[in-house]
Amino acid sequence: MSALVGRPFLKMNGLGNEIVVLDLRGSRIRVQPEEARAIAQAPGSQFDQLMVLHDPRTPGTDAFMRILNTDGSESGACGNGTRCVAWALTRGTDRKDLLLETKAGLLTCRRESDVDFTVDMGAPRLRWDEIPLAEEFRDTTGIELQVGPIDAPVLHTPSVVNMGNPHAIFWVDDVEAHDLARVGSLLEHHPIFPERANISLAQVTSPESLILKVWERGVGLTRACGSAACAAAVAAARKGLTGRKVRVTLPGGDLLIHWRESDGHVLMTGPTELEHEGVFTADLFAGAA
Ligand SMILES: N[C@@H](CCC[C@H](N)C(=O)O)C(=O)O
Repeated sequence: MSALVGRPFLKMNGLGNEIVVLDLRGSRIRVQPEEARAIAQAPGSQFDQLMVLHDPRTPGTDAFMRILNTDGSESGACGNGTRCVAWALTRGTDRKDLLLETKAGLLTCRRESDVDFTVDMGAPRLRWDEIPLAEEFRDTTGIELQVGPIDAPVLHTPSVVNMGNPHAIFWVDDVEAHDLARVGSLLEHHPIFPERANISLAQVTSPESLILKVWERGVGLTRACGSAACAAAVAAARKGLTGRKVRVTLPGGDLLIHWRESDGHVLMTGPTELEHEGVFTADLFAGAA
């Protein structure tokens, strides 16, 4: 029987990005990919990301977070999920600040209101081998990659950014004019991305605003992706399309992103919502394989 049976969880969302928070601190349980897939499919616990909390690895941090996608794969970053975790860990306390850790590094979180949090997502990594890409590109503000006929590509020359996870951002005039669901998987699995990639379409609407649609690695189309919003804001500023403070509008709502000049860190501010609390039951894992 799965060690997760009887464990409580929180079903939350960050701007419509479906998040389940599972606190395993104080135990030695490690969620297996097939368990994550079973949880993702069960009514009441569907998620885009499962945020699993473990005991801190670094002194002074509040928890170590493992981030699992619906296909059971693991990521180093999830902006919307990190805000949800910050909500869960500060609930019922007067704490404002938290320090969390993922396999990609440390994240500081600050409570702005009952439901709004700012996460310091750290500094973006911009070199081709940090994304990572399968071959060298000196200029990661636009790499050679296209969808459609060679002489009239529909999508082309994406910017690439690593925000603790790999992102490719295609610049378009109108995000609604493209069917991201049709090309998302193809681009996510393109051989140029040895660790796959999160794929975004970005439309610049002013020097302070972007519209974004995201196909998430290991998930598919989602209503929001915090790390993609950070990656797109960084890429837009690098290309001179916007300043360093932008409002990013996703299907689920808006995130405020600030690529801070002083230390190069990216700050993301947005809401969280608790949908319900639940407990994992044995039948949920019956077919897990
Ligand atoms: N929804 C997340 C990003 C999730 C991780 C991604 N699917 C990956 O595999 O890198 C966010 O809000 O950042």
